[in-house]
Amino acid sequence: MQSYDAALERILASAGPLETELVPLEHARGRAIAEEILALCDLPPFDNSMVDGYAVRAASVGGASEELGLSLPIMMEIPAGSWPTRPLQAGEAARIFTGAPIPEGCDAVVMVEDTEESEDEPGRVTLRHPGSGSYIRRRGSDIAAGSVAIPAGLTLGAGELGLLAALNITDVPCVRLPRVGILSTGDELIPVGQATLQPGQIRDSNGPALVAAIEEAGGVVVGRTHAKDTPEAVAEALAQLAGCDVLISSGGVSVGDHDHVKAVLEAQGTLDFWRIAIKPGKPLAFGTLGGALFFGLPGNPVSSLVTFELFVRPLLRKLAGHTRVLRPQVTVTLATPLPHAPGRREFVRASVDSDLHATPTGLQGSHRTSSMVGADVLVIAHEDHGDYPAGATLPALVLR
Ligand SMILES: Nc1nc2c(c(=O)[nH]1)N[C@H]1C(S)=C(S)[C@@H](COP(=O)(O)OP(=O)(O)OC[C@H]3O[C@@H](n4cnc5c(N)ncnc54)[C@H](O)[C@@H]3O)O[C@H]1N2
Ligand code: MOO
Repeated sequence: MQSYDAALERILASAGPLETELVPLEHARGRAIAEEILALCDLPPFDNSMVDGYAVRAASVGGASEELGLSLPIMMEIPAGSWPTRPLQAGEAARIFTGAPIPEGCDAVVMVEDTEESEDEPGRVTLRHPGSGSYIRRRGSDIAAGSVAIPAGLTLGAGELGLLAALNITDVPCVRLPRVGILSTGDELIPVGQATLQPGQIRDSNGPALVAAIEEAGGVVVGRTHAKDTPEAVAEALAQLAGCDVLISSGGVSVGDHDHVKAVLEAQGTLDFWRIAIKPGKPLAFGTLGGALFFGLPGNPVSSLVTFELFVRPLLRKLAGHTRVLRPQVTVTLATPLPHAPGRREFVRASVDSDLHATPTGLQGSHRTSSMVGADVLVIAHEDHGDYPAGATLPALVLR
């Protein structure tokens, strides 16, 4: 049986990022950038004003004070989007607006709040506080041409997309998204919305839950199917999913007479390992099948989703090129006692408040789909530890 750490390490070592493709900027949110992006131009592209006010030469207004004021002629107006028609001479002012280019010869901008225009002196401005700063944003002070704008592997969010847009990068080199196939195994399973259940039957809830989990992780579900509990049916269904980067089955991976996933994997692909010392999700099988990485997730609904979180999601993130593949880990304080039997590392579904007080989402049986509802974190109870009292501090993986 693998430890959690060893299993995760082996899974993550099994593959690297997929190929690069160009993605239109408007579709690149959430994608991982495939290569370092260098700025091809300075940002901002020209010296410009930080405020609405008056462009001056600092030396011309150096002697002005609150009491005296200094009156200068307004020689031009420079709105954003225009270009100054001429240089600014000593003893002149130009009306300027935030983002507008600084005229040649200007080395300071005085905020409009520190100036006064009088009807008695049309075309002139009195500057009262010229020493309060130059208010000039220099060309390249955001990012200089040739420097790294975005490092490879970063996940593109609004901020990164804004910078790419500022650099006029319309097609973004991103890592291709992993193509994923899902197989639900079990004679008892009926797809949601179809047929009335006969005695002994249940709905296939793992299928839709895994679709959502894969999409949230950044994978693309390209096929989903179901197989009865025979080796032939399992093999045939997996063959239908050929061409995927990752195959995920649920159920049929334990030791029952009707569990065939592991045997099919051993016969037709490779089984890297089976079983991890965790709860829920012990009987997970990992290997390869027909060029795809293969996860045989346990059938119990909680076990399949928790093992997806712990092992499949990080691999999908790695395939998709993200540098950060693991969920952030925080320390939570138990709001209630947590029963835990030593032996396996347990991942306890819990909600948290804003102070990170964690309350388990009820009984933790791996059949209890309801225990996934409202789960913000997976609290990690250590394999060498027994029950935890309320107030104990434990590590937890942040799910949302
Ligand atoms: N003798 C032993 N029995 C079991 C062991 C064991 O070590 N020795 N391990 C238990 C643990 S832990 C788990 S987890 C399960 C995993 O079993 P399988 O992966 O073989 O899953 P199934 O037996 O096919 O199903 C388990 C359970 O989950 C339900 N199920 C399956 N697929 C779905 C689905 N798509 N949607 C909703 N529910 C599903 C299925 O009906 C079963 O109730 O094995 C234990 N047994
Ligand atoms: O390890 Mo199982 O996943 O407890 O139900």
